[in-house]
Amino acid sequence: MLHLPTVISISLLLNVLIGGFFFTVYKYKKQPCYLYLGGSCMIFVVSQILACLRIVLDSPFITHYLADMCIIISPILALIGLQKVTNLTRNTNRHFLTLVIASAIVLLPIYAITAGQLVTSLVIATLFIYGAYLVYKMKCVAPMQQKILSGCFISHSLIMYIQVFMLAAPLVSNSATDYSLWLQAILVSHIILATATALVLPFLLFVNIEENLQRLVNHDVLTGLLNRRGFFMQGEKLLKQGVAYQQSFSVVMIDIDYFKSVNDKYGHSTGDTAIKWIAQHIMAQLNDNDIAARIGGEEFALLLPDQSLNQAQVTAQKLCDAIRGHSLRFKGNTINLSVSVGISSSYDANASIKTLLDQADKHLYIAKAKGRDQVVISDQQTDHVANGVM
Ligand SMILES: Nc1nc2c(ncn2[C@@H]2O[C@H](COP(=O)(O)OP(=O)(O)OP(=O)(O)O)[C@@H](O)[C@H]2O)c(=O)[nH]1
Repeated sequence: MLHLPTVISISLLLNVLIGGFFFTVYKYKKQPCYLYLGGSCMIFVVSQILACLRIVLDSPFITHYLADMCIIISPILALIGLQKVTNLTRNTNRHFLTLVIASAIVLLPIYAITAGQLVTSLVIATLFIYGAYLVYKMKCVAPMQQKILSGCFISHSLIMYIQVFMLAAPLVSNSATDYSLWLQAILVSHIILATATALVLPFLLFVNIEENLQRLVNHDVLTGLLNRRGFFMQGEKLLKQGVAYQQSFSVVMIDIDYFKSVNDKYGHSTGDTAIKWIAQHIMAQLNDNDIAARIGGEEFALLLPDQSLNQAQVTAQKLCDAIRGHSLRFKGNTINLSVSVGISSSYDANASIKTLLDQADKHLYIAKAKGRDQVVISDQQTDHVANGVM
């Protein structure tokens, strides 16, 4: 059996450090989730200290009632923090407050007897199940840590339900089984699991924040497609893989025709909607491995791995036809749009995204000059032989 005072001391120290860390992050980021998570750690520390005072203080109101209330409030604060992180908009704060008040009232007459501990265990076991659900709902890039955290919540909940059973057994039957050793083991597990949860949580949060930042840096906010930077990053990666498998590659550049007049006639917000509408049409034409980006105001680029120039031309033509064949209906207006497309293709190991994009842009320029709403795949048929790009 682990030495209880040592377990408690380590747990107190770790929770103070993690709580302090969350408070410091809150000071700089001003996001309430950190305040709740830090508060949860600190309240857990207070609950442990109050419970430990039982050895020296004969005041069950402080050492049992207040300790139990802190044990209930600590996971509630963690869950509110988690809800804010997972952006679950459901307003459960009122339910949590009701739970705290109900627990405070129910515990008042029974805190000094076993029933008080039983009620406390029952409440936090149920809260941990909700915690496991929140972690499961989290969109997370660290699946192993996510599983560990759910595991902590689920095992914590199970242990608390076992405790409920052991505490209830002597009350409802005449069984004389002595569970005191088991209950001590449960107490140790409770402290270890609460501390493990507090340790894994910051890691999970910061990996997610890092991922979200990466997403913001590489994606266009309006359409959700990659931005120019993201296109170059993912494009170069795909290009290298394709070269290894001797695939051909096509790069497609798309520009909305006469877009300035859409803005001028219908306003900028309608223009934004038109850009999103075009992005949806583009997405509808893509295969799993293709990538699409908004690389300029009304300019898009696609990278079609394993598509020859002619295959890419068919894809692009379908896109042109789809856009021409539908109308955007927005704020009572019916807007007809079209796009011009330039394509380049490569089978050359030395080709880069930039070379392909420049070539596609040249073809796009020709498509515009030839009257728009069309696909152009080459300028002079001879220019591809020299550099492997056409
Ligand atoms: N609504 C909106 N407009 C944008 C955005 N980015 C760029 N634009 C507008 O897109 C228009 C691009 O116009 P131009 O480059 O002159 O080209 P165009 O009118 O589309 O004509 P062609 O390309 O020659 O067919 C400009 O009026 C920009 O203000 C955006 O994010 N939202």
